[in-house]
Amino acid sequence: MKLETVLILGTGLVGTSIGLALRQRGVTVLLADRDLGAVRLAREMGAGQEWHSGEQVDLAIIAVPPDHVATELRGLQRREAARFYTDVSSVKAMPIARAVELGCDMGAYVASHPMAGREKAGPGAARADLFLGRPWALCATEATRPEAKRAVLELIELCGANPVEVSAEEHDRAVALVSHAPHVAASAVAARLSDASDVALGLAGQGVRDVTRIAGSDPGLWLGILSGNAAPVAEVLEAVSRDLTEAAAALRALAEGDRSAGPDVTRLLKRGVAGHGRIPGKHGGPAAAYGVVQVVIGDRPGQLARLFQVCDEVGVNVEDVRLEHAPGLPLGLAEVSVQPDAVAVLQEALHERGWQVP
Ligand SMILES: NC(=O)c1ccc[n+]([C@@H]2O[C@H](COP(=O)([O-])OP(=O)(O)OC[C@H]3O[C@@H](n4cnc5c(N)ncnc54)[C@H](O)[C@@H]3O)[C@@H](O)[C@H]2O)c1
Ligand SMILES: O=C(O)C(=O)C[C@]1(C(=O)O)C=C[C@@H](O)C=C1
Repeated sequence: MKLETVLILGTGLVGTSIGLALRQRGVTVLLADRDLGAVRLAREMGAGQEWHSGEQVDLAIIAVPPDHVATELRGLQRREAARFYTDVSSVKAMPIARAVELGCDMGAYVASHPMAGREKAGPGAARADLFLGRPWALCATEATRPEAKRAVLELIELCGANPVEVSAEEHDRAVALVSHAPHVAASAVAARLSDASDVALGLAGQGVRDVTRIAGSDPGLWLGILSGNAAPVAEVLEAVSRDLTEAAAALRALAEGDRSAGPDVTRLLKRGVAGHGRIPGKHGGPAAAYGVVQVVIGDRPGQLARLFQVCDEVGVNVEDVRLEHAPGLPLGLAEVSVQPDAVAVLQEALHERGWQVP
């Protein structure tokens, strides 16, 4: 089948990103959310048009927190909103089991999960290229009709992602290891910073930013994700905490002059190198469809506005901007994401105008 119309229920980060990606491929996208402001913003960003109950689509994509997936699926199916249905929630066995309990049509529904996201919520954080080159899990069951699976495979292809067919249970065990437990570990590290001194924060470099980025995510959404996959996540965290306890004991022994504890620490670090080396593909960051221009900016009012003015003068669209600057220091670094062919144009324009472009 050819996907011509989709409904996205839940126009937050993921729903709106899907809408933007599908609009670029010419699909008609209808949008709904219980928060009308979220629908308006998604529409203004170009992710689609408001859905009016009664309009039927080829595929409905449920992009709401995991706890709400099954009830929303039942609601949409009762209204015959679509021929086929999927969801994108970060856990899979729980929504599938609830959907069965609620008597949903399981032949028309295939649970799925794009392995791409951001630490920011809401439509304003959406990006059309979020899913490019990323894995997208697809959890068909015995009840799934082949046409439903084909429709979801087409969605994944249109978003530029790579389908990974897996059972819901295996998916949940896998993401406990590669997503959910790492999230809690990041939160635990970041939580230590909540009462850190200004001196410590002033010395924060890229290492702590890399390790804690995802700790900035919405706690409400993540409580839903973690509780929906609690046992597998607890198992991974117990293993991580055994490693941490052993590392702390070894370091305590080293601090007390017992040099024989060094190899215990080395063993953990080497296992870390081995584990990190097994992660396939790109490490970290969203799919890089954009180029990044780095520019040094003074910590003075108006600097960013001046930087954007240069972009405007040379007709370069700013896709994203990230600021790195330590409190109290007079300089910072702005990372401006632009289309790849605009990188050289912007670098040259900035250079000519006396900006420091490393
Ligand atoms: N954030 C990520 O990195 C990420 C990545 C992949 C998958 N997911 C999954 O995608 C889903 C959406 O996450 P998000 O990051 O887009 O969250 P978000 O908070 O940005 O958006 C969620 C949206 O759902 C709406 N909503 C909540 N309950 C609703 C309901 N019952 N009916 C209609 N709308 C409802 C909210 O108003 C909000 O606009 C979640 O299931 C999450 O597990 C998230
Ligand atoms: O990169 C991020 O910010 C994410 O939150 C992405 C991430 C992940 O752990 O990879 C988080 C949860 C989602 O279910 C899928 C992807």
